[in-house]
Amino acid sequence: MEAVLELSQALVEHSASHVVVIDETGRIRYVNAAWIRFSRENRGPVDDWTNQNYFDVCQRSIDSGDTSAALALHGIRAVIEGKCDDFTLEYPCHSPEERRWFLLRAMPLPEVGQGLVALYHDRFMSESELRQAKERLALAADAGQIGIWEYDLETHKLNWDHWMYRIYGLSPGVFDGEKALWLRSLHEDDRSRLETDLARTLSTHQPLDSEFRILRPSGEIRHVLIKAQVSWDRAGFRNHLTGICLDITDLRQAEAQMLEMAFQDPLTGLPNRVLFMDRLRQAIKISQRGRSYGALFYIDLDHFKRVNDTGGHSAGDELLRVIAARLKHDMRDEDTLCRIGGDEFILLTPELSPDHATAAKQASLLAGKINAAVQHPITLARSRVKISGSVGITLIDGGISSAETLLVQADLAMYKAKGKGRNTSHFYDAQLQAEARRRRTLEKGLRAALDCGGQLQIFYQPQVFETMAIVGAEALLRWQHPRLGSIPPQEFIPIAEDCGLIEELGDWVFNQTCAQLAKWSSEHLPVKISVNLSARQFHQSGCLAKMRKSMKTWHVEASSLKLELTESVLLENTEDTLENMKQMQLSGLQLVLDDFGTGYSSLSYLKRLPLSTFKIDRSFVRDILTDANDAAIAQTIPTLADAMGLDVIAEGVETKAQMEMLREMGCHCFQGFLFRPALSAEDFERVLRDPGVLLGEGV
Ligand SMILES: Nc1nc2c(ncn2[C@@H]2O[C@@H]3COP(=O)(O)O[C@H]4[C@@H](O)[C@H](n5cnc6c(=O)[nH]c(N)nc65)O[C@@H]4COP(=O)(O)O[C@H]3[C@H]2O)c(=O)[nH]1
Repeated sequence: MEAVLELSQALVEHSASHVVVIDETGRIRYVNAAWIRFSRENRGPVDDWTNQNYFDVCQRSIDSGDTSAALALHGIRAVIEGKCDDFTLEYPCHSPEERRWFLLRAMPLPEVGQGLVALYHDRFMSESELRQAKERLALAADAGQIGIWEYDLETHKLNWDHWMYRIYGLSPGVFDGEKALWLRSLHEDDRSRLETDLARTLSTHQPLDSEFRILRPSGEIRHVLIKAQVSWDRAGFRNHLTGICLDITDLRQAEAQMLEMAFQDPLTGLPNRVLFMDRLRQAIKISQRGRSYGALFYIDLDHFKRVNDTGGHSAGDELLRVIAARLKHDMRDEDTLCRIGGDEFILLTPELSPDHATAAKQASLLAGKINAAVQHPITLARSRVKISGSVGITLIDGGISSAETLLVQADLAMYKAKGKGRNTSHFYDAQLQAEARRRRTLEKGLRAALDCGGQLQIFYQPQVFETMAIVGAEALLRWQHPRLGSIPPQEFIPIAEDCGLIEELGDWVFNQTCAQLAKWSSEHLPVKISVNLSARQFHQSGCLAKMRKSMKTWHVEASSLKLELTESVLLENTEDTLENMKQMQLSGLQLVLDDFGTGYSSLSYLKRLPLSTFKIDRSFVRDILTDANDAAIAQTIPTLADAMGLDVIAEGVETKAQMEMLREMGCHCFQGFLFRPALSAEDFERVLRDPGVLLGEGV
């Protein structure tokens, strides 16, 4: 108890309030430190306050004309006489420098002593301080364009400052503070929400924080934010709702713009991947509820790179915009189209038939429409182009709940469509997943094969003249996978191209071939070897430099090597390609156009290429005896080669009859199973050492 008393004494002593305790005669019994400090500053030093009488102090002030002192004296006496429980008074106590206000509270202290009364004097803000604070507030509100308002809970009238009028686009003459008029200026969709917010604040006295739209008299819509709280009078009755109002239209517009940008492809204006995936997830939910099937289409433009290469990126962009517009034109409102990557689009049609077969038919029809829309010629600023698309389709049946998985399925199906020869569509099936798994295994295996050696080997397929003399061989890569066995190059070369391993693989083949040539040369077995060069390898920077390095390392003459290029290599970056080929030719390497007749190179372009040989593709040779078209094409190649001063060789020759026919057409060099398949280096070496075996067997 004593400790508590000591604590309360200490608190009073060090309080910022000026405290005086008097008895019923007005004699001062106690003053705290704040009172002594204050009276010293204002009344000069008084040695012993406890010998003073507070009533006398008041009387002296009354005598000098201080009316508040009279009120104070009256009130304090009333408390001492028990006429009231306590007494408060606001009174001025002005110094020459400033005007100050104090609050006097007189309270009896029966628990301390009979007739004792405590007088607390607390300072208010000075008027100049008050004015300054008001000015500061007004300045800050002005700078922040903050409207300040007050709603009188008794009269239901609003009191606005000038910023409120500006925000609402009204003038004081038009708006007189009527609540009904104010409510009418709110956007009708937001009105009831705001009224609910207001009612909640008035019933709970929680601060109001509400955002809504207003309609200016000009018809302009603005977004505003209001914050307010209930204020109370001295008697404890709430009297006002006082708050601020901010025009946040610019902020909301910027946010909307950012949101749009975040969900939109800037080139085509289509939704981007983020938005698309969201819609796809919704479509999955719909099909999970068993309502209907949906379909996802993955559309990849075929050879789009050529448009960029020949017409520049602006032509590519223009084409993408046209394709986007065309695809969009054929869509229903509930469909979503998105550009997911450079030349890749995805289309979602969420509500097809609830019957699987019908939904598949609908999706197939739609894919046909997509192919047709893409295929239609496009007029660009400087050219007219024709492009096609490969479309992968997967049905959304609710069984798969991951949007990402569905996207992978459609992507796999799209790759299949490309493999089928492009400009077509393909449905996803489980087999594709197995193929994709195998692809991944092979990709991993190929990396390992390149790293550890032993699995890759080069075979050589003899190339013969009509006299059966061996004129060379084609180097063909073989891969013995440790678990999966022999993997055909048609399977692993495209994988190597896709995963970026082809360059390393090609460099390895070229270097190994040089090593083999060096060995045969040292054993006096001269031969010319053709090495296949994939498009990616051909276009990689430093390709020729690496080949030169290998030739130098193994002391191999460039004249003992030929490079086989496919027409597809030549169609990309035509000017760079030409320059590349010229450099290769200058190095002494001969260039062979492989698979001739399968591409679309124009004759005028072919004429410019530094080629040494045309190779007739085995697809023409296969049916040369039965298909008049193939025979006609095959026939033109030796004629063309002759006119251009080039050599010609036919590949895939399997029968004597084919060879005879080719010979009649003017082709005198052959490669094919009729002579030998691709042989291991040792077997080919045996053939080289004893060419008679070719004559002896088969031919
Ligand atoms: N049906 C039939 N086929 C015959 C006949 N004669 C030869 N062939 C096959 O035809 C392909 C000729 O090679 P290609 O057109 O350059 O086609 C090659 C080539 O494009 C690619 N390839 C093979 N090795 C390499 C390489 O080291 N680098 C690159 N970039 N591609 C390679 O893989 C393709 C396939 O190679 P292979 O499976 O070895 O298949 C070889 C060969 O075995 C025949 O009489 N009948």
